[in-house]
Amino acid sequence: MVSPSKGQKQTLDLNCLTIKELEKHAAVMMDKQTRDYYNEGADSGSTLLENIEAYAKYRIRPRVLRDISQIDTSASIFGFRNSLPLGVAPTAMQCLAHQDGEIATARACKEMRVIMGLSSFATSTLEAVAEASGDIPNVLQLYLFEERDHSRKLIARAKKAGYKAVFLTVDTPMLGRRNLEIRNQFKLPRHLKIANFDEDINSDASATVMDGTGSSSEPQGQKKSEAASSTRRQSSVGYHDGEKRHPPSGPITFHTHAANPTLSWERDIAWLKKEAAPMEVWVKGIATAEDALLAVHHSVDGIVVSNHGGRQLNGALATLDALPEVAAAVGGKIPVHVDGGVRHGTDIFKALALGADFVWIGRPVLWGLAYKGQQGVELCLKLLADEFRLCMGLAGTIKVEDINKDYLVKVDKSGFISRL
Ligand SMILES: Cc1cc2nc3c(=O)[nH]c(=O)nc-3n(C[C@H](O)[C@H](O)[C@H](O)COP(=O)(O)O)c2cc1C
Ligand SMILES: CCCCC(=O)C(=O)O
Repeated sequence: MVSPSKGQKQTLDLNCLTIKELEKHAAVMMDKQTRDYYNEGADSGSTLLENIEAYAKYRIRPRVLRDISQIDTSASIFGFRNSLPLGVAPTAMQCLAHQDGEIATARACKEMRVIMGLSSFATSTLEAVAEASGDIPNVLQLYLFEERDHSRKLIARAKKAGYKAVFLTVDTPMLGRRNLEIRNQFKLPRHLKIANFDEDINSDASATVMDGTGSSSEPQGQKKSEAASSTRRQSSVGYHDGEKRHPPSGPITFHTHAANPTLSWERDIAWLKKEAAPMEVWVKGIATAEDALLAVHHSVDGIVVSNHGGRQLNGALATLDALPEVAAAVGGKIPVHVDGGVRHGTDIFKALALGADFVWIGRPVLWGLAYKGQQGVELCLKLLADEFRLCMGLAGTIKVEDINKDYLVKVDKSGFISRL
């Protein structure tokens, strides 16, 4: 039995000893619309699957007789000693999973000493999340809107609430095609709200239903000026069906506003750096060495190698496969993080060995939330923390900084093993 790490009060749940089991428990707790929205990837879902399977291509070379009695799993981020090199990735609309939503996640993160990313499309306000996080530094994920005023206000509020960084999501210039979401006509229930936009803008968010053709149903009582501004937008960023462009309608919803096809390195990164200072500006959704070099060139503070959990470009490289070229290109100039497919403590170890400084998890936290709210998120984090600690010890490492590629081999399809 793994002994609990210092300061972690969670005890084991004998019905749920792995993230796989957590996924199964969560599946029966969620309604179909939520389960499909959370779990699916874009198109056939092959990138989502490959994100997970990529970890199995690597095996660990354990070292022995090294006195591993004092293992330190912690990692530094924004000057904070995080209990392990892992954070909770921003995921939208957590109140779909549990009534306490992002607040429950924040409380669990505080308990487990783990940093949290908050989605632009959260169902709790960023101020309430900051308060629930206590001394844990938080990150606000940004979808930078074409109407800069909305983004400007959000950034100002994050600064005031003490957020340490903004993560600009750069893999969403258009929305990926999630077929179950379209088929289910995904709709935020009326009792929930996209919480971080002005009341008047937000008031009809719950009424938007996607019809899978890029248009959405007309919310009642919509203001004319908003309709005009979003008409321009949605004509280019809804779900796409070939060449057809559809007139948009409605207030700020993730279907209408997450995607921004106009974003560019030259104009937007400089704007954001100026606007967000003194918060750090990171880019989330880098998948190539070329873009990693551009990120360094444009003086961003950090990179998250991500394909949005396989929800955007299906057919894109698994993030673990993209990581080595990004880490090599960056060469330690700025931190390189990775997300996508992390489901076990050994996955954290492998990602670090391949050059990541830190990993983030998306769906496992949503499953924890659906299973048992705050307690379920704590359980999720505890399982990964215990597995990671055990992996470090059995591999012969006591410090996160010591994990490197010498601890891994790669196994190809024919079973051929190569050193890295
Ligand atoms: C239901 C769901 C909602 C998400 N919402 C956002 C979001 O609002 N902003 C964002 O940048 N990424 C979002 N993501 C992507 C995650 O931040 C992260 O990149 C991804 O979940 C990592 O993959 P994993 O789920 O395999 O751990 C979302 C992912 C899921 C599953
Ligand atoms: C891109 C739309 C906003 C929510 C999100 O990021 C997701 O569902 O993956």
